[in-house]
Amino acid sequence: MNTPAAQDSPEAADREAGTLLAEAEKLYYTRPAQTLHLADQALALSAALPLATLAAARRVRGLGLSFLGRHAEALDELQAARGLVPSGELQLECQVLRALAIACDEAGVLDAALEWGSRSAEIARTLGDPVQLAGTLLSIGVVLSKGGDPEAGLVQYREALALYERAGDAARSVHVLNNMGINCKNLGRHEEALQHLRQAIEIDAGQPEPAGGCVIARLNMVEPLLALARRDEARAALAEVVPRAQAAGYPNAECFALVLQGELQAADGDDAGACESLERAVRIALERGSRQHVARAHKALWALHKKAGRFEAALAQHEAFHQAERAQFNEDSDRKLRALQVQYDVARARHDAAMARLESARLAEQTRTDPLTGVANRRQLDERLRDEYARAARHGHALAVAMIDIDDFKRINDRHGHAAGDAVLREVATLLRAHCRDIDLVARYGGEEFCVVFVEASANDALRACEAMRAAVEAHDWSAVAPELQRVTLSTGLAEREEADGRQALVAAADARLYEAKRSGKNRVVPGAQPAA
Ligand SMILES: Nc1nc2c(ncn2[C@@H]2O[C@H](COP(=O)(O)OP(=O)(O)OP(=O)(O)O)[C@@H](O)[C@H]2O)c(=O)[nH]1
Repeated sequence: MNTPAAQDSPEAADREAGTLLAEAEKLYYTRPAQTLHLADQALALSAALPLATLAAARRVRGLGLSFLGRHAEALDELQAARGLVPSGELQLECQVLRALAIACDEAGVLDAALEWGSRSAEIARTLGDPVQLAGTLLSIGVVLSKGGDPEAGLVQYREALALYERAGDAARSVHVLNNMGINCKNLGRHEEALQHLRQAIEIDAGQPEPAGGCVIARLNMVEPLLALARRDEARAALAEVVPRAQAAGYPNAECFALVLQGELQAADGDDAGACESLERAVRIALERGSRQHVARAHKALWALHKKAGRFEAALAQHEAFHQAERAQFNEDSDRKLRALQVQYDVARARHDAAMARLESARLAEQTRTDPLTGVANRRQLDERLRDEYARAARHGHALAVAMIDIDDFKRINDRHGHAAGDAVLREVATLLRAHCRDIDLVARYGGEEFCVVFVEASANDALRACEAMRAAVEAHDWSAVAPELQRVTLSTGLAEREEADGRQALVAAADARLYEAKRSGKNRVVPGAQPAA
């Protein structure tokens, strides 16, 4: 719906679209449906939005679709955005490529995510835009880590961190440091992991409004601390994490913290406390739909019950552990299947689009060619002649037109049959084409009449070509068309641009000379007024 501002002027619509898109961009991660709605609103503001704004709107729309889980649509939308980016708008191109990387990552198509991410990073480097580059490197790092290469992920994170630090972006620095800590933990480099996570906590604490970053950092410190046998510190970190995760509303973090707490209590010999923590973890996981750590909780509970001789409870936990593992496995395979489905959908959409393009090219061709002979039809002739005439008049170029008619064609039809007549038309069209240049146009004018437009050709050149056509048709062996058909001849009238006022007059002049050629005995070319010798 057009707002009053948008109706005022295209500039006002563009400005308003910019405001809506800036708002939409902030929400794609948390409220993708709202992002989609705002992008649609921006697109509806005016039919005359600049290309760059259209590209930006479709980019944001694609991100919204991606986080709504509509992966194939998202990738299509982002490809469309890419096609709309005006050349030279590198900043926008960089953003669209990064959005493609993010959407591919969401869809689980990690290799494509890496490809788009690298291309986006390349442009960001050319632009010398540190924040844009850092964002792209962070996305690449996440993809590499997810793809099972935490070491390569770390390389990207390090560069992103340096850029964010230089730009003074504390919130994003905390985010990168957390990711670095997790990667080091997964690589077994516990000291290094603790160093990154501590730094994240420090930066976060220095913020006017500390975010949840420290919860994640503290939580991720526990395992490295345990691995380094620093139990007291692990215990202290956990004691802080559980209430903070609860307060921040991070069920995954709370659940994981309780699992770690349970394991720690079990190792300390506090079996009752351990059971309590682990059961709480399972409850939260079930209540809040956060299943990530539930199998680990059941496993620890199973061991505790078995140790205490509560075999029935141990059996139940054992069963629950396997169920949770199966669910996780199914979820993973579902995700992989979905990624394959997305890849298939995207490939099919591309194939369909290519087929549609081919079909429309075929239809366009069909409306421009004569189906019997394959040469141009009247419509194409009219268009080409209009363009060539205007061009020749503008530049003072020569242009000639020949009207060509098959002599006594009615008799050919009558004696040899309509099919033979058709074959003669096809053969004549082929011979005409063979005796002119690619830039000239041979068209079927109607019935047994053809028209040839000789582009940038003098009257003499055109006359030579028409003579060659006439001679070729006369000398042609027609026995393959009809055994009794001995001879086919052409009558031709020729006119050049300079003697006619307008393209219709040019065709009329050639037609008048064709009539003259017929009257004066056929099988001849009647040239323009006075061709040079
Ligand atoms: N086989 C076939 N015949 C066609 C086609 N289009 C037109 N004709 C025939 O072409 C013939 C043209 O005959 P006329 O106009 O009398 O001309 P003509 O016999 O060539 O005589 P001149 O022009 O004086 O040499 C007619 O019999 C039409 O039916 C076509 O697509 N296929």
